[in-house]
Amino acid sequence: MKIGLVQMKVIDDKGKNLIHAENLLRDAASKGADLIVLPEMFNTPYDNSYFPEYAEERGGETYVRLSKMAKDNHVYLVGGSVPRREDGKIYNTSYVFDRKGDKIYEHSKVHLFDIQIEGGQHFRESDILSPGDKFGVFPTEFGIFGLGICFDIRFAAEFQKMQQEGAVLCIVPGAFNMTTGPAHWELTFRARALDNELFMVGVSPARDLDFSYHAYGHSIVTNPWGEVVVQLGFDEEVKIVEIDLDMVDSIRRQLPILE
Ligand SMILES: NC(=O)CCC(=O)C(=O)O
Repeated sequence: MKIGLVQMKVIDDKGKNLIHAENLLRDAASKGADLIVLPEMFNTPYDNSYFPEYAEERGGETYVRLSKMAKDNHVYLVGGSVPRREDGKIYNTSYVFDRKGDKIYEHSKVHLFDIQIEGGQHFRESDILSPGDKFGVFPTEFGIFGLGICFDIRFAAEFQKMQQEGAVLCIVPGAFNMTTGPAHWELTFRARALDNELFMVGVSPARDLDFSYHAYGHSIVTNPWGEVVVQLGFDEEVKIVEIDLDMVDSIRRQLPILE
């Protein structure tokens, strides 16, 4: 199975972000990607002040364009995440589409990113966003996959539940920062992969010093042995990664900690 990691630069223009995502996605699909993953908040700068203006209801322009991208390119698409408006609240939501462009799953970030690191990153998503209330998994032609968004990855029990529901791979669109990124990004992806003996896929926006929040980048794939299969740098890049999902059964047989 080939995964396309789209570590894109996000700017303060939704229309241009959508066109840019379409172009990068077409590039990944032309290189054989079966599943393409966009970053957290790929259609808006990652900053509370932008979320209300950029938020759309489910079925809005971004949703329709994502569905079309999946269908036109005949790929599974995890559409990063976007600010989603419902009943006067805003959620950080990721939509998943199959090769026909049908939505097969969605996840709204459960654990909102509220941190205050002394001398480092401060952020309070909960000033603007409301939390989702559940985690789950979805079937694909390759097996069962799980989904979380960024800060969700720090909650190990949620990923254990997805593994117990059959996940062989979990996807996490994310935007760590320059304080916690170097310290914890790779570590959490390797840890969740090793704990649960599955593949983890993380896709970040590229770093852009013109905005208030400096994403760490470093989109990553880790395997059931806890190794890094691939990790990008700070800059915009589309990377195709081939993985062998049989490794999940093989590692679980050799190291039967889940039984
Ligand atoms: N967007 C996020 O949830 C950021 C999470 C993060 O940086 C972390 O350290 O966790």
